[in-house]
Amino acid sequence: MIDKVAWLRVESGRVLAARSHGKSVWYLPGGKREPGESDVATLVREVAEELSVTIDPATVHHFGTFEAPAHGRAGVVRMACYTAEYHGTLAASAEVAELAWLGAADRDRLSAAGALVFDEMHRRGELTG
Ligand SMILES: Nc1nc2c([nH]c(=O)n2[C@H]2C[C@H](O)[C@@H](COP(=O)(O)OP(=O)(O)OP(=O)(O)O)O2)c(=O)[nH]1
Repeated sequence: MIDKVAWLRVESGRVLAARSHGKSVWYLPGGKREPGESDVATLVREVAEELSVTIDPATVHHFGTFEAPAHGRAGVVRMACYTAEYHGTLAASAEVAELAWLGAADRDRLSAAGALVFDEMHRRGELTG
């Protein structure tokens, strides 16, 4: 089981997604927990590394935890997804090729885990386009 924490950032009904160099699938920003690291600490660290912004830890809320086949490797990814406010200006760091705001129609461009998150958001009526 790959243990990941992801940031679910929704603005105007669209979700912030990232794409890695050389890949066509879109991910929710986030990454793997380090030994003993809390979800919030993982989220703050990974989002700073990938998107160059600072998550406000006081605003972190659990949206849901989703399990799906991991993209591009054997095994299952368990992704704990959190909403949170941030400060700074969103910018892809060197490890990210591209950022985009994706809507409902983009569901199948996401990893399997990301698509499950989109389905849940759609169910809650929080996704447009
Ligand atoms: N962040 C993120 N990872 C995802 C998503 N969907 C999905 O299958 N994964 C999978 C892809 C990989 O099979 C697995 C591990 O990611 P990775 O290969 O990028 O991990 P990494 O070693 O680079 O470490 P890290 O930067 O994520 O901490 O997580 C998603 O929506 N967001």
